[in-house]
Amino acid sequence: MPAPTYEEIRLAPKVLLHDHLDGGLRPATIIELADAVGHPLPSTDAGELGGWFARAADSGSLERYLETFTHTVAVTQTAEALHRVAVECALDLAADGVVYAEVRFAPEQHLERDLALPGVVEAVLAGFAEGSRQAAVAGTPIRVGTLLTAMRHAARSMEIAELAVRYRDSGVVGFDIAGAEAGYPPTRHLDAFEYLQRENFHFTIHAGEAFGLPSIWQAIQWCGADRLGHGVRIVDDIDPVTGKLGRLAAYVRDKRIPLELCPSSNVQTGAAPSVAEHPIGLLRDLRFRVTVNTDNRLMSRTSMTREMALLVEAFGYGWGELQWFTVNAMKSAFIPFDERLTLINEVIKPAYVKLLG
Ligand SMILES: O=c1[nH]cnc2c1ncn2[C@@H]1O[C@H](CO)[C@@H](O)[C@H]1O
Ligand SMILES: [Zn+2]
Repeated sequence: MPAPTYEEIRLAPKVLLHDHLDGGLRPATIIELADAVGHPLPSTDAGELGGWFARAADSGSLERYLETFTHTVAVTQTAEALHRVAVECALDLAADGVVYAEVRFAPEQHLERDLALPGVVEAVLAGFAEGSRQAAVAGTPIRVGTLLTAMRHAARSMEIAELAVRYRDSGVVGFDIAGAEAGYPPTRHLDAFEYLQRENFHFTIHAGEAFGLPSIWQAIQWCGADRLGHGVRIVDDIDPVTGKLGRLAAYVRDKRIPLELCPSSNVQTGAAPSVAEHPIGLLRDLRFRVTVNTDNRLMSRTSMTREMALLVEAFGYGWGELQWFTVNAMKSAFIPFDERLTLINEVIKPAYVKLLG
């Protein structure tokens, strides 16, 4: 069977669990929003600005990669701006063939002007709802769930966890912590995770990206994470020659803990040398619960289609593997089980049956 083409992959239903709202702005929108608030940018040409983000993020270090967010955060400090970027996010994902997405952002980073936390969340939720409505009209239906992120170097995680629970019936489906990993272990936020567990709520933790096994171990065994944001460094617990799993890797695989892998992002931050050498190949062969994600579409100049196309090129994957990634992601979503099943049985499987011929 011929390899899936870029356009065929774009049309196939895809599921995205790890995408940052403030890492996916359209360059043209950043320019307009920056102009309105007088924020200086490295370029006011959309093409050049897109190139600048990709080059600046291509730094080999997570800390420097994260510096590029200064601009996207600076221009999203009003309800109007947040609403607009959320609408555009839903539309861009839908046009890329994403049928279900969980998009995350950190409300505490949008309080520089006159917004308070509830206003930030409400603007984004309304934007996703409006974007999803427009996408359905355009014939590309998408469902978007929101994850609220707390910044791991800050001290607002409990407040953000409470905020997430408060909006759980309005579109917030989970919680996350993000930001520089080295020096900021997940256990700093243990009270927030324990609170969320008592509330029967879902959360993922960025772990095993810029820091290794201790971070993953804490995220799972101390904090009780449902999924791992990246988690790519779990390979440090796998013998490269024999493929034998250490105790932590075995636990992650046995418990079917989803890995939110983000190939292009990992290459930019130095977590993987190249897409072809990305541990996703090994982790898939060993049948970990692998999912494919974009992380930051702006900084990586990428999309779900492009991430999958890169994997097709690097590992020779066909529709069977792409379906497996997609179903893995849908099974691992934070929406209720019956709703996940409906998307798998009514949207994903029928499309892949045709693609698999
Ligand atoms: O790959 C990543 N690792 C850790 N933190 C990240 C990554 N991508 C984005 N952010 C951080 O998450 C915040 C909320 O969306 C962003 O502002 C950025 O600082
Ligand atoms: Zn991330």
